[in-house]
Amino acid sequence: MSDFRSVEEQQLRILDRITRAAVRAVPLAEAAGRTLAEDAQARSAVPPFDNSAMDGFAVRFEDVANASADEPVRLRVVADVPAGSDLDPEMPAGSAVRIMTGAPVPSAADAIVPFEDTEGGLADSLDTAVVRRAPRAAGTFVRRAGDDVAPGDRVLPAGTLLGARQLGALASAGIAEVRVSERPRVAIVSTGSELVTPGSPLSRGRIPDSNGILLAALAEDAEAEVVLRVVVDDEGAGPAEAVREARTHGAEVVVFSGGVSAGAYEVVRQTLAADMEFVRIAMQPGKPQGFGVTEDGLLLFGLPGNPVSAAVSFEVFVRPALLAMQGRTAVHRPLLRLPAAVEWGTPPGRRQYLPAVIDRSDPAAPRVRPATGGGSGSHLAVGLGAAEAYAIVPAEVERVSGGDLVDVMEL
Ligand SMILES: Nc1nc2c(c(=O)[nH]1)N[C@H]1C(S)=C(S)[C@@H](COP(=O)(O)OP(=O)(O)OC[C@H]3O[C@@H](n4cnc5c(N)ncnc54)[C@H](O)[C@@H]3O)O[C@H]1N2
Ligand code: MOO
Repeated sequence: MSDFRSVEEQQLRILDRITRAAVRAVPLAEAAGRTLAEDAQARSAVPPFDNSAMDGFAVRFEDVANASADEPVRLRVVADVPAGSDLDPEMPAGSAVRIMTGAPVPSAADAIVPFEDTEGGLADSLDTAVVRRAPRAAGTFVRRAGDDVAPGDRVLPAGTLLGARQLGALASAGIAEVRVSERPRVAIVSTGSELVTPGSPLSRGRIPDSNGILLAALAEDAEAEVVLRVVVDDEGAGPAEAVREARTHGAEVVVFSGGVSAGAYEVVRQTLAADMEFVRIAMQPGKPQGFGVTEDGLLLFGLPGNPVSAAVSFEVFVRPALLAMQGRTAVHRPLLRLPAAVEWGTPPGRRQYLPAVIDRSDPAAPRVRPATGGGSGSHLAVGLGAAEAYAIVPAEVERVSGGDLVDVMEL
């Protein structure tokens, strides 16, 4: 197996050649799915001011420290502070301020008594408050300014993928605009004289171009922008023409599928040898791989044509490159380690990436099993649709037995 290159070595060679995408400022509303290019610092504290966690009364703790159902404490209500108010009323001894959740706590108050702990509750709240239960301590139900972050604190580090929770965090810290990496522009090129548009009638020898759809969707999942999707046949200068067309669409990456192995019509291998290296990787599926960079910096990936091979190869080589271009901190998916639910065979001498499902029937003991009865056949394009993970089995393992612990990459 000495002429097989390891997955890790190929990944390193690829990551070594990527360049970082340009950075630009976008409003938060356009930042979903983008990668933060610089640390984001809070512009305002969260919360920005001391505020009430409950609807009720702001009080001076010492006034009500001994309140109980048997000996309730009567307070005079001197003001009403709804959320959004900028009032900061004076509070003489024995007074209370009616206050709503999120409203600023008067400077003179140091605890909140919820309506539920008073006799009259909300119904009788603008005149007197009769406190029947003392707050536990000074500070009860007061949410302090800066509890979450202070101005200037780092909200999120560079390299973070901005999803809903991250965008909410940025907005709450007073940030309106973030500097993010541009999406890498990708061209998807299917090669094969057998390919027809999905849904077209299939004459003998013809199959639908499923890789075009698959790889474009995977690229979009990796937050890339697909600028071109074409099919070229197995003879002639189609791949080189596709590279030229990709350039005119501003592509930075071209992903080919098919035409990279050992046959008579390996059109990618035969026509792009000057710009790409073709190697065999110790993995299954995904053994034949092509990769290179043109003189003008276009990244060219030559993935094998079998649909499962193309999907796995994208996951292992293309996705990390697209994420690295965006400056993403985590370019490899995290792995779980789960027991196998059944036994299955693995190819000798190559690391297996098996389309798999996670059996969660016992939530305390999830297990991994093959997604299809056909195991890791690289042509099982429909079985791939059932997969939610790849089970990754080391090259030296020849058979996985039920109960063996297996690395699992959730997709
Ligand atoms: N003599 C050898 N033959 C093969 C070897 C080898 O080492 N020696 N490797 C095998 C392995 S492993 C793989 S994987 C494939 C890779 O082949 P290619 O990348 O050259 O791809 P093609 O031959 O063009 O196609 C393979 C297979 O995939 C289907 N295909 C291609 N494009 C699409 C598409 N866009 N959508 C759906 N399906 C597609 C194609 O029809 C073939 O069935 O080579 C083995 N052979
Ligand atoms: O490596 Mo091929 O990708 O086995 O099917």
